[in-house]
Amino acid sequence: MNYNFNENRQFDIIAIGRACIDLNAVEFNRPMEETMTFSKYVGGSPANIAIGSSKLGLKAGFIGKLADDQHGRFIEQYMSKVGIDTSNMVVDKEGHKTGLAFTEIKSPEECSILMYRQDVADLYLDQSEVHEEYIKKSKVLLVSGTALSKSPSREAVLKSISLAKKNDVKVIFELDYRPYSWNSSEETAVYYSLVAEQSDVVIGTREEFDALENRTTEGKNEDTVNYLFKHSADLVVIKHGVEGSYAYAKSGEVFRGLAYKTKVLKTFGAGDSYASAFLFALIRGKDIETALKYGSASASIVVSKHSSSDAMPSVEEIEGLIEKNETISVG
Ligand SMILES: Nc1ncnc2c1ncn2[C@@H]1O[C@H](COP(=O)(O)OP(=O)(O)O)[C@@H](O)[C@H]1O
Ligand SMILES: O=C(O)C[C@@H](O)[C@H](O)C(=O)COP(=O)(O)O
Repeated sequence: MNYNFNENRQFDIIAIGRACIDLNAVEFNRPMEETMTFSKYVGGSPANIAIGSSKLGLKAGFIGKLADDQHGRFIEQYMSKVGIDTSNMVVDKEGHKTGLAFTEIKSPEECSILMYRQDVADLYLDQSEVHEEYIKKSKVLLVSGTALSKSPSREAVLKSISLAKKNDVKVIFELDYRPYSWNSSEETAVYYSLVAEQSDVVIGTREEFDALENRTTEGKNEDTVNYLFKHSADLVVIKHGVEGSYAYAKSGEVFRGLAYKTKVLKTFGAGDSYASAFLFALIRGKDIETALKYGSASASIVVSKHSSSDAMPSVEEIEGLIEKNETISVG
């Protein structure tokens, strides 16, 4: 089954939200207390997705706010270098700083992220900095959940969604739930359900959908999709880590994507690489089942490498892995 987009657009995908810095432990397999060196990469879920899509050959743009400093300029230069249109990335003039994510790789299974996100520039994106003329040039608007956690970024994202809907741009909501960004789980559920109900495609892990539904116990995928299909969504992707992922179409079809065997270095970066390759395949006209394979293969490559953004694979690497067909059967 294929998914249709408005073909007549300059951009395949425009992402909105944070573009930040990842500082990944160079000495891995040890706690961060003992880590002395970190490598710098561009990070932030929507930036990673835009980078992954652009490296695969999609025409990507980005709407966001950068700090007026060395980090902000590094991010803009890197994104531009990988082919992303940065014309709608505005520079903060009020002294807000770039968000930082220090990553700890204690073991391939035990990874964590220590985020510095107090008063970060990306959450100061203002609704006046979101332009209809730009959004209407794209097939897809990719919205990241964390950008809804604080005003004025929240209103900027809500405006981008209504402009997308007005101009027949598909709204794709990547839940990207980071609990510490929010005041409470109740607040998260309010904004997540508001946006999920307006989105065409919703992508997240089972735990992230539980946050959307404000559940403390694990929900059932069938209940989640039944609820979303009462609104705008016609495709819902629910990820289950190494057990793979499911795509539910409103027509009633269900597709499963299995994870591919790999030598895991760290677990983060899986979700963003998955989203970028899944969307690449879908936009390039592959069927949903094949798009799940692209997402899973891309994730399996990125978890074997050191970064989330710079490690985003090429089409050839992804297709090579799919060809080998070494899937993981758990669950
Ligand atoms: N250890 C792993 N080995 C291979 N692939 C993995 C592994 N963990 C996750 N993946 C792939 O990445 C996808 C997304 O991972 P998941 O952990 O569910 O999302 P997130 O990174 O957003 O939390 C999975 O559906 C799977 O295909
Ligand atoms: O999203 C962030 O701000 C941090 C990311 O850049 C980081 O690389 C990461 O955590 C990605 O993890 P994922 O959500 O599992 O793809």
